[in-house]
Amino acid sequence: MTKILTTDQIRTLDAYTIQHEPVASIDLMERACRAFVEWFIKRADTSRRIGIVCGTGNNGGDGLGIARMLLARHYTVTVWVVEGGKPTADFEANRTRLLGNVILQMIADTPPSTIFDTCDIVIDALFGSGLSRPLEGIYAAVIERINAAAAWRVAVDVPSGLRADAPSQGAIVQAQDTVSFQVPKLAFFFASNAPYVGTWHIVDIGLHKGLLQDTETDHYYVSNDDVHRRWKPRARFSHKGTYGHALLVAGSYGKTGAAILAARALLRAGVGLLTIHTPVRGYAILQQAVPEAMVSIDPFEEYASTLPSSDGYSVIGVGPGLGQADATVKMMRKILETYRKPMVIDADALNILAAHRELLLRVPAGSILTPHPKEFERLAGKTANEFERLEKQKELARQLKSVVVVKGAYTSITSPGGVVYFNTTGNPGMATGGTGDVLTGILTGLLAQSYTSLDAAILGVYLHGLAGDLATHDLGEDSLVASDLVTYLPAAFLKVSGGKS
Ligand SMILES: NC(=O)C1=CN([C@@H]2O[C@H](COP(=O)(O)OP(=O)(O)OC[C@H]3O[C@@H](n4cnc5c(N)ncnc54)[C@H](OP(=O)(O)O)[C@@H]3O)[C@@H](O)[C@H]2O)[C@@H](O)CC1
Ligand SMILES: Nc1ncnc2c1ncn2[C@@H]1O[C@H](COP(=O)(O)OP(=O)(O)O)[C@@H](O)[C@H]1O
Ligand SMILES: [K+]
Repeated sequence: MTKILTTDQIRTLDAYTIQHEPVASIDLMERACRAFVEWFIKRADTSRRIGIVCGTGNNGGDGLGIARMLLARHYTVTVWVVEGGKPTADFEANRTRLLGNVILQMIADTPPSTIFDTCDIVIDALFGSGLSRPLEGIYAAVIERINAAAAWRVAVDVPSGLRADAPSQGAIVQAQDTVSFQVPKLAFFFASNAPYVGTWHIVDIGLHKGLLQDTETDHYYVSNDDVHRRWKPRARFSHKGTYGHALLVAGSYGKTGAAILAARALLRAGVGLLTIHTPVRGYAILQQAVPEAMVSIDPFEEYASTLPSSDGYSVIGVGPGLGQADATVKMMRKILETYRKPMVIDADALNILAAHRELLLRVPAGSILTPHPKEFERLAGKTANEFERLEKQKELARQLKSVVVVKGAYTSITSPGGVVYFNTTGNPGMATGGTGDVLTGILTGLLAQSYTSLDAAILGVYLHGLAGDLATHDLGEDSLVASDLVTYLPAAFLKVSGGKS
């Protein structure tokens, strides 16, 4: 698992590295600059005219060091320094090292609108993790110019003005790329910050490995290695009983497609046996569309009302295309009163819980809830920003002793212990109807196979996004449909298992 650390934790790591490696502070800054430059020169050749905008803190010190290294590699570089703050020692040291190489352009007043017209690339080294209040005045004026520039905007460590672990206000640089040191910052994972962060990249600056390992955090992001470790190969003498019997309660008149998508994904996720409970109208369609599944037929024509018995199923997946008819609410109540094994709860099943809050507390421990942000808001209430939403998500997971998955570009998975795992696979091609139903199927399928609910969520969400990425590679984002995720799920399993699936 890769850690996401707070600014304070990074500062501690920084100081510890300086003391225990030991390494001089200016040499650590030199490493950070070199890591940035190595990233940068792979993406920009020496014909590009570069502007570097520096503050007078250590982020500005990085900017000066980067300028020296790029000049040594024969790039054309203009360096601006915004006057105001008290320069740090390492900023001063890098200013001295730069003497004779380039004349620093000082900015003391609102710059002309043409200031960056001669730049193909603007490197933002105004403020980094030391930001202590919203940017205003001269800083806001410079940022306005940076954001208006036609140049490629690259931020050093964090876009200036963005707070790494709290909501931001004031002027903020809109970077297209952010090259961040050592670990990603929490703010990078929130949709509202995407216009500032652009695409983020992590470069290793060699902070103390031992302390990095020992530093505790509630926030991680998931890599291929993490899911590979969680994936379980099938045993030689296993049989269908080994892989569980899932009950999928999904579909209503006009929404049988949701049940089909979830059922197909469930089967491709490796479940042993699948029964789909569906109203009469769905019966013939499901038998044809998903021949591998058994169908339990509700007495009602158009929506589900009565579950015969939930005994004998290892897991229930409920919600896709379910509707919220009164009879369906009654059925949900019955399920929650009698069934004590983990469930996967999605879509209308979540909306029913939100509208009948007494049911929420009956969710069996170890379940997985998969709201999108709107469904989450219905469940947990409005929040002012995504930091607050994340706290509510942790609270809900703790309260229900279940895993809460809030879906989006970086889907967040919260354990009952309050640990958050951000998923990194997936793409905007998946922003289309039915992809959530596929996720419900995958998670139900994994839970049936006795993965823990946390492992099922981490592995399932990753596989779902990876199937989307593999599909997009062949089909493009625009044309991706939810069924493609099912088609590419086998390839995603092969990739995660290292070809062993
Ligand atoms: N381990 C690592 O990751 C390494 C990190 N390194 C680099 O160091 C960067 C952090 O540097 P930093 O701590 O000097 O902070 P930085 O952001 O440059 O500026 C702070 C100055 O700005 C001021 N100030 C703040 N807000 C303000 C406002 N709104 N308006 C006006 N002023 C404001 C603040 O003043 P104060 O709050 O004290 O009043 C202070 O003077 C980090 O992002 C990375 O680039 C590498 O070099 C080495 C290894
Ligand atoms: N921009 C994106 N990047 C990555 N994944 C995305 C993006 N947009 C949507 N997704 C994924 O697609 C799925 C959409 O689910 P949901 O909103 O429930 O759709 P539906 O209800 O139509 O099935 C989620 O798993 C979400 O993480
Ligand atoms: K910056």
